[in-house]
Amino acid sequence: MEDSVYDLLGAENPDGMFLSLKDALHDLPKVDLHAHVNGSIPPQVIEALAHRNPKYAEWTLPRTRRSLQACFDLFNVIHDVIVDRDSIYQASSAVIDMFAADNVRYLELRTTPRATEHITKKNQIETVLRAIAAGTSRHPLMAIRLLISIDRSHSLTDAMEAVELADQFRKRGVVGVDFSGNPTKHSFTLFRPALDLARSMGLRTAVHFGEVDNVPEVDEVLKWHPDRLGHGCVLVLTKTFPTYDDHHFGRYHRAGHPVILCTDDAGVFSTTLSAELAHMLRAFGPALPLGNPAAGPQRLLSPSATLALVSQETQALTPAPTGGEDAGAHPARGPATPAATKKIRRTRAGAFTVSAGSASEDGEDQDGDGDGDGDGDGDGDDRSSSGDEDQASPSAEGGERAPQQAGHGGCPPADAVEVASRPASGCPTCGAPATATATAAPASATFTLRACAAMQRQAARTMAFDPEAAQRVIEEALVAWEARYLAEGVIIVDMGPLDE
Ligand SMILES: CNc1ncnc2c1ncn2[C@@H]1O[C@H](COP(=O)(O)O)[C@@H](O)[C@H]1O
Repeated sequence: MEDSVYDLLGAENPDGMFLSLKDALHDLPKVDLHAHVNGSIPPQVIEALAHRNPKYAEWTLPRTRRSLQACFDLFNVIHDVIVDRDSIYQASSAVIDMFAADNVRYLELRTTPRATEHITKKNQIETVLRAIAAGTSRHPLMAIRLLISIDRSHSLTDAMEAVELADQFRKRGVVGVDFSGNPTKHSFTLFRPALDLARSMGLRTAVHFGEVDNVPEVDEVLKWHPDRLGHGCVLVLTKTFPTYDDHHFGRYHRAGHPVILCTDDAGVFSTTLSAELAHMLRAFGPALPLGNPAAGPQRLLSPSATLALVSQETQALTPAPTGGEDAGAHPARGPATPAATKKIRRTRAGAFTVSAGSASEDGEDQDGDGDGDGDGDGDGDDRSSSGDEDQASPSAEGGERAPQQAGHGGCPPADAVEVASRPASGCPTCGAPATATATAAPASATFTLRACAAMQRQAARTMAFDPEAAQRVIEEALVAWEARYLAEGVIIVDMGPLDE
């Protein structure tokens, strides 16, 4: 450790414990909802598997920054070497072990059915599911589910087959379908019949969108109202991210959309979820006690974070469609909800605080806790309605003052999904008129370890496609983690980057 704790904190050693940020993030029980199997294979494993093929005898996975197109070129190599039951099983098992080692407790993997000269698409999915079953036995604290991917560079027929496979393997842990692939190929429109079919079967839908600037498609996807959205980079017009400050994660979080940071392709990007959370804390976190004062908010992206940070899964951003078939009233999701508009939240000291600069105009995140749960206590649970948590208070980290909500009879706030779909004003529970006022604050966000935990909890409750399993594996572990890392007197010392 280069700097002493006292230098970093500028304070005398209090009676508390000293723990490292690295340990805190590693120990945090985590949720990853967006991980492509073949993109998540650890580099050394994919290299070993590639070296079996004479064509790739010398091949190594590049560990540097790369463009989106370069990523897709890499997938071609990976697909060239993961071709039979053995390589699929080994690769999938290594992916699961990697997430387990990073303490990811609820994992939604996704993979595209692919036939090779050795196997059928069905064989391939069965093999991944076998690896998942064995992985769950090796890691009993984990729950792993699978989405079947529709690759937009393939055909509608392939997409229909993918949906059928998803339906066929539902009893073995398939929970939905994913729409992914090279975003410059084909259109969302072409694949809508397959996605409509998936929805009509009660499968959940996660859609990649907004990875490239294609506004009509973004509009179409939002109108279709998938259960979850991945990436969404162009929605906030950043497109590329020269600095973390420009990253759309902060924007979504400030706006209070349920959002979770995921790895996407941990192998291809040589990263882990803990490392991504560390990047996020450094980018959006307070200077002390979590951040390294030397690493200011304008710190450039590190190579390993180049594209990994674009991977996030967020709840659908727009109102559900109204009326007719499109209302989304299918067996799995039930009737469509009314249009989303204003959110009313609370905060308490130490919670994630969000400035109101854009909050009132966006009509969002007025609790300022950034946990997206609407209660402002930063825990993501929305269950607590105790008086002190209702009081806005200056943030422990940033000194920003978060907006206040006037109480009205102690109605418990709705959870994130309901919050996002409540009517224009008023308490979602009792209908009392909204009386929240946002105080002006600088347009910056503070992201704390508390908010990291809140994000996992919220995702398990409201974004996971098997929320029951997600909560089962995460809830108790999160409480224990919070007791250890968020207790009074515990000081987290940032000892530098986790991954460099
Ligand atoms: C970088 N962001 C991304 N955007 C879009 N699609 C992506 C992706 N990352 C991965 N995939 C999709 O996942 C496949 C690899 O895993 P599976 O063979 O399915 O397990 C890629 O071929 C691509 O279709």
